[in-house]
Amino acid sequence: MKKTRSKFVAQLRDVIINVGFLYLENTPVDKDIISKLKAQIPDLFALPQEQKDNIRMANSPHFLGYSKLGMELTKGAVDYREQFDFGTSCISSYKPGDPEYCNIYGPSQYPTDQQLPGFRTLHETYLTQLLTLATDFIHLVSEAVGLPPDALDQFYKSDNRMHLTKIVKYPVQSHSQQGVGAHYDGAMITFLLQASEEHHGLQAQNLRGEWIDVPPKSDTFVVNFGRSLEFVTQGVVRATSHRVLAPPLDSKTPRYSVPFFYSGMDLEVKVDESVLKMPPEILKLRDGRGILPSTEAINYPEYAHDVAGCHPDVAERHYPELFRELFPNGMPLHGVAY
Ligand SMILES: O=C(O)CCC(=O)C(=O)O
Ligand SMILES: [Fe+2]
Repeated sequence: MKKTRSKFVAQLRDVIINVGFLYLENTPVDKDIISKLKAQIPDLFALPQEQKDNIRMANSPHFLGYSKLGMELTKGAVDYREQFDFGTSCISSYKPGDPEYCNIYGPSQYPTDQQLPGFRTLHETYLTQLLTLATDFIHLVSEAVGLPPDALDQFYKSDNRMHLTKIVKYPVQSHSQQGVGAHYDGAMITFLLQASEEHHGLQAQNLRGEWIDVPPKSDTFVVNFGRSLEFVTQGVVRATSHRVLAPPLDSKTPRYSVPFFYSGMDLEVKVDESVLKMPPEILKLRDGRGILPSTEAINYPEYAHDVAGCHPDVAERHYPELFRELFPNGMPLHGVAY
């Protein structure tokens, strides 16, 4: 067991230093839960529009809920995807007078059990298992970059935190090739379930800047590294630039995916002030790569600005000052009246 672990950690170090993303297989996540979730996703999107609108993201100061097609921007261009954002189970600790960022964690909006029997319980079970996977995996990442296994736990201490997940549908459409544009995830790490086996479309940039197809492989997660991890490890771990191409016009089905973002850091953590002391031999490996080519992903603004900029309708309703700062000319066209 010890030998397997150290072999795995060595492989992980090689991936971090030389590649930039990976597939993870043989995880303890229950395969039966994954199959049931995959089977129910089309029913989630097939709910009557009115039921989806009842839980729309604009209701939620926590940026959780349903977004219809074309409501989200990456790099200023519209992403052609429909999605539900859910958090791990959480209550809001925000009180009037607290800084606005304290309102970012809170309860999710789910369809009722009459509307979609069993879905909420199934999805929450899935999230609990993903959280365990992510927590264990982040310890291995720490070891891989020469830190004690618990080095990153200092960012995840408080009881009331929320990790984010999405369930996404990329419909077949002819407007644009952009499913979601090139971007980094802001969190530490992302575990992506590609929920329709037949669909290619996910691509990631390796550390040489080449776009690599990342097709679905059964019983695996794609692991992307996030911008926060890049900051705190002094760039030893490079955030993974990735994008999704919309399903081609001759596809018979949409593409579905379920990213789980290990995003729930303590609210008072300031990532750019939380740089970790990295071992010299690891910094040497980082520097040995030379200057990495820049990626096509958008630059990383402060996290709250990031989500508010992606979801102007939520910002306008719940964060009016931030909205005026981000959109001085008012609501961008795609985000109107929803
Ligand atoms: O749908 C996918 O495969 C990737 C989604 C993604 O990158 C994101 O939502 O951040
Ligand atoms: Fe992403």
